[in-house]
Amino acid sequence: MSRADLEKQPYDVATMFDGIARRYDLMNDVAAMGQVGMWREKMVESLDIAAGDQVLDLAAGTGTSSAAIARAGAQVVAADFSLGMMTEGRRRGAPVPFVGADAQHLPFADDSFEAAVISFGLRNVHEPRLALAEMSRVVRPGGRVVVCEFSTPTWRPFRTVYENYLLRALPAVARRVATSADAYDYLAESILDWPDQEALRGWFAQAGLEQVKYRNLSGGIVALHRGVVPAR
Ligand SMILES: C[S@@+](CC[C@H](N)C(=O)[O-])C[C@H]1O[C@@H](n2cnc3c(N)ncnc32)[C@H](O)[C@@H]1O
Repeated sequence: MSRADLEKQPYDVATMFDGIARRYDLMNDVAAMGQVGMWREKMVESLDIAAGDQVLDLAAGTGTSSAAIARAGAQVVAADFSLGMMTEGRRRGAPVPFVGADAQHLPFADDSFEAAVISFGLRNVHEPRLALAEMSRVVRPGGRVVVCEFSTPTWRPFRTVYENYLLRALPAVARRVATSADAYDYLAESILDWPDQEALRGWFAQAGLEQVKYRNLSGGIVALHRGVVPAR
């Protein structure tokens, strides 16, 4: 997928992730400059897990996010549509079952989970609002839907520095560390193209979610949105 191509067609996105699977987690740590562990910790906290809760980790990739949720005591199902990412997760012994699934058409019955989360995945989905509706459908009433995603830094001078980092430094680093520099051009473009915190909050409300809240992490580089599934 090239830099200008932000169509996010499912086949192209899955193929792109197949191509970066081996280096994905390493590149993630480098690109996030050591912040990714803290972002995951906050994501897990916001799921409010009770021991044994069934949790869907959507767009689970290699299962690194799923493993963090499992460590909090949940029974996790890791779903993704990139065979390459899931195979890499299995190879490394991720302690969760993987299920092949498109976020826009989930192969799960209504009310199957206590919570569903998508971290660093919704931005890549062709129709993100469809994915939010599907997450709401498969979570039981009173359960949680969480999105952890790159967002818009709130302090303008910092935002400018960050945009420069995304467009210049990150692709240069990716050329050294990752298997596909194009994928990191796409990463930068897709972050800059993504709706800000308030717009995503609006999508949660449109999906029928209640008590919608968000918090900024690392000055808004990442935002953590959470909503509750209403009684049906
Ligand atoms: C950046 S990785 C995130 C992996 C993991 N959640 C994490 O936090 O490290 C994004 C994942 O989203 C998956 N993805 C993108 N669109 C998807 C869709 N429509 N359905 C299922 N998975 C999707 C990709 O295959 C990729 O594995």
